[in-house]
Amino acid sequence: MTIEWNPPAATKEQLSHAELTVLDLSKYDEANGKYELAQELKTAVSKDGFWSIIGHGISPEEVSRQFALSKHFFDDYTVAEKSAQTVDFEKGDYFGYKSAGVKRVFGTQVKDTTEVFNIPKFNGQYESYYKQDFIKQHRKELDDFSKKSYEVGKKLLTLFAIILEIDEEYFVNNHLYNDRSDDHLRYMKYSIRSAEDDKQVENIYARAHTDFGSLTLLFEQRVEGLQIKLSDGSWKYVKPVENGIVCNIGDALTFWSNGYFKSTIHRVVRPPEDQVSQPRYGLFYFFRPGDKSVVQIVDSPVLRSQGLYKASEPLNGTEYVRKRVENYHNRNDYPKQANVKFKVGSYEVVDGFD
Ligand SMILES: O=C(O)CCC(=O)C(=O)O
Ligand SMILES: [Fe+2]
Repeated sequence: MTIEWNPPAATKEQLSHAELTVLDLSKYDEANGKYELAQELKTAVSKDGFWSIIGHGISPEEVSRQFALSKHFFDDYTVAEKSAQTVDFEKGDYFGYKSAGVKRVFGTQVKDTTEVFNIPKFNGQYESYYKQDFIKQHRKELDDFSKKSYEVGKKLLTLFAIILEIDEEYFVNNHLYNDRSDDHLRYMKYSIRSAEDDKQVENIYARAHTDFGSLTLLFEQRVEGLQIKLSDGSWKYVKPVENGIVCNIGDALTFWSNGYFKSTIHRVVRPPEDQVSQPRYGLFYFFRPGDKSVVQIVDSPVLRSQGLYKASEPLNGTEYVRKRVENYHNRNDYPKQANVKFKVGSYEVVDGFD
């Protein structure tokens, strides 16, 4: 069987895009490089919550190969094979496969179209999760790509600490590859849905949300549809950057920084007409605080000068993440809701946005 990837062609539609910072991460190891990068990243993390990186060291071939593997997994295996390990949202467990059509959207009869495959870290602690034959067949490549993605994010975690003028390793130490956490490499597929069905759910492919964890890496997505909500309330498309990775902050980093780092609201809408008749495959790496992570407002001179520092109750990373996943997914639908709040320890989580 050939495992191939033909990258989708760019849309010709004129979309209204957000103006996001593009960081060249190849500067990181130069003298002063990481301090310059931290300076460049500062506005992006405190305002947009999204930015892009190039020069990250993962080759276009490696990324294309992962898209090929993702397509191979979703399209060449049966649902039974893919379901050898499924996500268990009731326990807040996020690893494994979720099939399409298991949830209704916005109280309509229209079903969700997303297949998701969340692959845990290859640090020797998740052997029981690698049940799919696909993982057994391609383990070495998955392991390499997971670790390379982690190394890219690790640099960003260091930059966040530099921005806050705290111990440079602070966030890295809260996200070690060898520690247990719900970090995962994710393959995703949004299948084609009819225009009539899309209309019933207001053209929403993924409802407005903030990410649960600390940091998300979204590998180059040529099928547009991802939008972020700016502070003036407008929605703007996120432009794919050639060989780039779009990055965004998740809620946990917002808690650590008491709002200084923004977990920006985003959603996915029906792609432009010249891209809508193909499935939309996605490739991501999600960082999440884990068993040894202590989520607590960090004592930073920057936060103090902004009046954002206060003593806060420590929260265990895994405990927070599990509760969040359970709250979001453990139901039969993705409801339309705005400003629904729930509490984990002393942190208030807002779930559901317009
Ligand atoms: O598919 C995308 O472009 C974004 C997906 C997303 O926001 C998520 O899975 O958290
Ligand atoms: Fe997201």
